[in-house]
Amino acid sequence: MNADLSPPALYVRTVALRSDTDSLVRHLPAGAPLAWLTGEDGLVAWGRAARLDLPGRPDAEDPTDTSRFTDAARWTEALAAKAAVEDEVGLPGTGLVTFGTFTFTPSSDGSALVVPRVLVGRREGRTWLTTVTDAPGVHPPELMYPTPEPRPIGPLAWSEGSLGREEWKSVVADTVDRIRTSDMDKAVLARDAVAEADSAIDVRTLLERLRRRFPSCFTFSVDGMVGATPELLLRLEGDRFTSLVLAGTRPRGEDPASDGRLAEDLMSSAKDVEEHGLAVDSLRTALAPLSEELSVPAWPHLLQLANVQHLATRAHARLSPGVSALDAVAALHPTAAVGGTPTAAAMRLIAEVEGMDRVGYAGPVGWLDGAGNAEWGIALRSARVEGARARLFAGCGIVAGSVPESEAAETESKFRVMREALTDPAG
Ligand SMILES: C=C(O[C@H]1C=CC=C(C(=O)O)[C@@H]1O)C(=O)O
Repeated sequence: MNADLSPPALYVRTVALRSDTDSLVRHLPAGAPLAWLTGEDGLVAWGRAARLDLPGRPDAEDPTDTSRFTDAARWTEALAAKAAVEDEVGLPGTGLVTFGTFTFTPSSDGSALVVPRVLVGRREGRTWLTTVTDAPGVHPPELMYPTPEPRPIGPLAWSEGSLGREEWKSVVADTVDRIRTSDMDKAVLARDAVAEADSAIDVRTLLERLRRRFPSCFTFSVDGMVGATPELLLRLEGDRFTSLVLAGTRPRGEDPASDGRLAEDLMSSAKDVEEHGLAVDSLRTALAPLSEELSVPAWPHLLQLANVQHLATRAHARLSPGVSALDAVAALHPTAAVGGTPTAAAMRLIAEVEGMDRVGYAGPVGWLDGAGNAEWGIALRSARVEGARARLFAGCGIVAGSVPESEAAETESKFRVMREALTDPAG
């Protein structure tokens, strides 16, 4: 059934705040925070002025169906058309801001858009406050919510996810065989793991740990999806489009020499360069009809994070007139960094063999504003947090040359992002 696509009329006001260097997370009350953070900058928000839930379509025949994105685009356009906005700052992320999380497949429930009541943003030394109300000239009560210290997570009980390690490795081995004997080139297979705490997990604690440990990543929290992704599906500022494509991974070394050897091995690995190339090709093919001046470097560069290193390609373009951020999200998702090549065949294989619902994992997560600026990441290095439970996800690109044991080890390096964020420091 189609969601109700008629949004409310909102009054939005953005004012400049005196800048400080405190973590933005300090502004968040407990509860269900919204966040998009890179280092010291970003957006934190709370309360709900409007919300759109986009139910899954279990009968969707086409695994690349984009109706959840087109429904979301119609809703955000109607929302912006109805909103009365006073914005004295005028930067990307000021005025009317909507956060969103989209499921990996069209059949899953869990895609949602949320317009917060209160937002605090910071960009390059400028800080602002946005409030959203149903009537002019009033403050939302959420502005005065208390902001107690983030709570530790406490002891955790860990359990395996839908498939055990050995079962998952045999699924990888079967997939390698299928790739070798079919015209499929790549499929990205993921696993899950579950952590149970004694009491509700304070998402602010996770956000603060993630943003400190991964300052170059996008630390996010939207409607239960929490993580720190290095992969930028798109940034749109005016008509300027940027994307950071990642695929091809090694762990970080124990010391500089072994780290350097792992980096060299990655940069010269035919298997990883092929896996990366397929992800870049999927972006290029999807973006070409929507853009002008598309520029994609011929060779990937190395991106080093605290837990892993990746092959990375930064693409730039100018989006054609009339193409919105959500149009681009719809066209780009799923790239071959999270789906595979050819896309539809890989999506069918994933649904058949993974044995789990990815929900928002590997789906687009991010925000857009009323002026058309946006940042959307791919929800990797993430978990779905519900009360005291966190379900962690990690995946890897499987190609003809993949070795199941190495792929299982790679998922463990990727799980570390959320495992460490959930683990309180000793003592
Ligand atoms: C699917 C994931 O990573 C993707 C992004 C970067 C590198 C990847 C890889 O080397 O397999 C994956 O394509 C994940 O982190 O769960």
